[in-house]
Amino acid sequence: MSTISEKIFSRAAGKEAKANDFVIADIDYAMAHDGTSILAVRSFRQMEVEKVWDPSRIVIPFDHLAPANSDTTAGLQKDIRGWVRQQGIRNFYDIGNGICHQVLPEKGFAMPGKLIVGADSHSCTYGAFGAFGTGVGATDMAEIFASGKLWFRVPESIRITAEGKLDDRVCAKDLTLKIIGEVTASGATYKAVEFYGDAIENLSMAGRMTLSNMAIEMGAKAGIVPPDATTFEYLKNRAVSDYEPVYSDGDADYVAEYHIDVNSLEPQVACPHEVDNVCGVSGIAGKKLDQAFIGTCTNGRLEDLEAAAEVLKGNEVAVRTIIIPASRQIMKEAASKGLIEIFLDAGATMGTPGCGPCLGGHMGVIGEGEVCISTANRNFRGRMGTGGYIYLASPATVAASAIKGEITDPRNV
Ligand SMILES: CC(C)[C@H](C(=O)O)[C@@H](O)C(=O)O
Ligand code: SF4
Repeated sequence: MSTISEKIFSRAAGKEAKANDFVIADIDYAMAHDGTSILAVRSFRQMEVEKVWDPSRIVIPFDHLAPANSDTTAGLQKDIRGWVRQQGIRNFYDIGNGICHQVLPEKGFAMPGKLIVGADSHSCTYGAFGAFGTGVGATDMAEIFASGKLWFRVPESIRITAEGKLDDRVCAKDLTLKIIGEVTASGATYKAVEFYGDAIENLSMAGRMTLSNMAIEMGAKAGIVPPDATTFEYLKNRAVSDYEPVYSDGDADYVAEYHIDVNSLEPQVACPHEVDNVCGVSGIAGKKLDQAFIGTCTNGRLEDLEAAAEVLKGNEVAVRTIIIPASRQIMKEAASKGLIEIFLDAGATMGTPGCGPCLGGHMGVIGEGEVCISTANRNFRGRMGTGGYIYLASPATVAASAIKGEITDPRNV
């Protein structure tokens, strides 16, 4: 009797795989972005293998420092573009296409039952589609480039059930932060988390991606939502191959179980400098801000921009506010729905689809002692600039806080 992860690894390894088994698995899709492809390609070259195992299964989006922010970055990106051409990798998405974890699902690579590995820790986002999505280091990625295989210890699984109805202006991000606060930043280390309950089933694909995206912030190897009609609808005319949905057996083994009640959950905020330092917005409301940021692979999707626009419409921001759609496709949809006009009228600044200031590289780094409220997934010390303070919240909470210049409950604007 098996969990979703055990079933996916059994198929990918071509033999029965149980938790804690070591297996060598065939990778369905591999991703490296501008940040990590550089190291992966360097290691790949050292292996003296001429051609990658299957160029059609490798996806390379440029998103982290895109467009390039320096001579060095520009040179490294130029090198990768050349390598991509030489290897015949057609799934190359240059600057402005968007963030890897949005681009892969959008282009139909994230599918139920697949084993998808990215050289980026938030590759767990693909779990929203019932895939086993996980992050690896660049040298492991070089091994995948060469052989299409990688070793794993099959993770044990944790079962999280969330039930109830989210109030107005309480978002998937609030549910996610609530879960992380309960489980803690190390509570799911090397485990695969499976999400159940009506509060999860009622989430859109965007909401599920927010949730799975932050599984790594509990230490998890993967964060999987069982695929259902919502998943299949999203994948219609999009999935790049056939896929086989995978579900756990009723008596599968879980090493821990959590139950979360989301009825009357208030908007949540993760305070500096740990992602599990979570409180209700009422506990921190009034905290003065210098910057607000809406975007990232956690919350840069259309639904997030709509939630922000609903709050911002007809208002003006009181602090500098940066809004970056997670992909070109989302930016296009946001433009056609009039959201960009709402943002610009409110005094916000738009950036090129990509990671933006999320990891403190460019496009909105904060200064010493400055305070930013962000829809991202990490608030580690120094992440967005040395000596800065980051509060994590939902798009609605960030938008409301931007208007007031201080942390604000979005239900109060
Ligand atoms: C640059 C990359 C290796 C990193 C990650 O793996 O997560 C980044 O995306 C991040 O969010 O910190
Ligand atoms: S948006 Fe942030 S968290 Fe997501 S991949 Fe980019 S840097 Fe990492």
